[in-house]
Amino acid sequence: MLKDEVLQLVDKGLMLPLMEEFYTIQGEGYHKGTAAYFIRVGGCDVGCHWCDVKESWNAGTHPPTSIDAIVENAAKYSDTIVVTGGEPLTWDMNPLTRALKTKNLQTHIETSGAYKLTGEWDWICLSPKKNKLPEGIIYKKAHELKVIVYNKHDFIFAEEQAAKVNKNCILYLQPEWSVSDKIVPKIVDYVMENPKWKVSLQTHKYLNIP
Ligand SMILES: C[S@@+](CC[C@H](N)C(=O)[O-])C[C@H]1O[C@@H](n2cnc3c(N)ncnc32)[C@H](O)[C@@H]1O
Ligand SMILES: Nc1nc2[nH]cc(C(=O)O)c2c(=O)[nH]1
Ligand code: SF4
Ligand SMILES: [Mg+2]
Repeated sequence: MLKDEVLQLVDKGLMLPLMEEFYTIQGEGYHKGTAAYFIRVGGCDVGCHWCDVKESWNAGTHPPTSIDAIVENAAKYSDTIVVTGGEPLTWDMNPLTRALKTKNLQTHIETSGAYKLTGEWDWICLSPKKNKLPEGIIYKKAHELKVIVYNKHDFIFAEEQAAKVNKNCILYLQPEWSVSDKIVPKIVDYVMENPKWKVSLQTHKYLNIP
């Protein structure tokens, strides 16, 4: 296919820069412990300094892949599909989720909410970032809010974000991995004092799975 043609298809969300896909156990948040197929889409310019998948940022390093091929493959592994990245909302997620829904698959997204919400989602995990705050409707639609705690100020940020989500949204504090030893005791104290919050750990990293 010609380069321009590919770019147009990516622009329409009919092709996506696919970094990796894998069948694993959802490690984080409400669905932790549940088997799911992960689709990791490249491209993110939010720039979290502690991001654990910086290799995903440059969309140009990941092959544009047709969503039909992605969906055909995903359906073989699981009925729960987690779309992550990179920042999946960099792209139009409507075609991908429509195709997943045609196969009766459950669609979950991991997103910072930094860009316009597209796609049809059964579960939205919103993990807002200070450097590019979510806008608009996603606060009303999120099923879980997962704030990464790197330092003490992140508790204040977490409360600001919790004030914006819908009343059914489940609230999680997740330690930033590299400072876990130091920050976990602070999160534990905070959750005991503010029990509307729950702890989320990156359990896949303890299980040594993707
Ligand atoms: C890599 S991001 C991709 C999806 C989207 N860009 C986002 O940030 O929500 C997937 C999840 O991992 C979290 N995460 C990334 N780096 C982390 C780290 N070093 N420690 C803990 N959680 C991290 C993000 O906040 C997000 O909830
Ligand atoms: N097992 C597993 N669970 C996850 N939950 C969210 C992840 C992500 O990177 O979006 C992730 C991941 O990379 N692996
Ligand atoms: S928004 Fe997500 S993918 Fe992008 S830098 Fe932050 S954690 Fe990494
Ligand atoms: Mg991850």
